[in-house]
Amino acid sequence: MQPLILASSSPRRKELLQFLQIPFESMNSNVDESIDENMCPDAAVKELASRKAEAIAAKFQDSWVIGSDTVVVLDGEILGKPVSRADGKRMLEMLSGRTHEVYTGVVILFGKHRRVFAEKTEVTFWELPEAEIERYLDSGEPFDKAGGYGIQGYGSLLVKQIKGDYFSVVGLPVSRLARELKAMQEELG
Ligand SMILES: Cc1cn([C@H]2C[C@H](O)[C@@H](COP(=O)(O)OP(=O)(O)OP(=O)(O)O)O2)c(=O)[nH]c1=O
Repeated sequence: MQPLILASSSPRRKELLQFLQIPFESMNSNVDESIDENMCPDAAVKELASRKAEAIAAKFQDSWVIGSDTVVVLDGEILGKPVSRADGKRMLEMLSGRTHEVYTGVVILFGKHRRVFAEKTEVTFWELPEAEIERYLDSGEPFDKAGGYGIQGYGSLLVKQIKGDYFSVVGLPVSRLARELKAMQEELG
């Protein structure tokens, strides 16, 4: 297999991709992540994952490139990463006691060939008293994460239930990715 590049700066995605036991490098794509607010989440994460993968693929033509993007969605509103503590608080208050969706889009590129998919996971939060939200914000964990929480960290205590792929919430649906990558390699012979 030609070299594999993960178009990401996320340490979590890097850790998850290691489960595939294929050597790879990771590179920050530095793309503009702004999107049209009216875009449906499924299309938005696919579009952003494509942008990330394409930025790297333009420089490394003979490599496989994987791009990924994660957003949290509540009542149709896409929540990205909080821009401030107040924004993080607003997001956690919105998510409290409710079920939201986490969408992760993945794009695999090899030359002109492309495979795109998105996973949706439903996550239900406990009712969160203000003191718990403040304590969680104090941990510093919310700020580089979509929706302002990390299910894999202290954020685990906020979550009552999930339906779908846990790893997709963390940022990379590894088991589906392994299957899609294998199918694409088989197609290309
Ligand atoms: C909901 C949730 C999100 N996240 C993370 C996954 C993503 O890394 C991040 C969403 O931002 P993304 O823009 O998808 O990714 P990123 O900026 O971290 O990395 P890159 O664009 O370089 O690939 O939120 C968690 O780690 N845990 C969670 O529970």
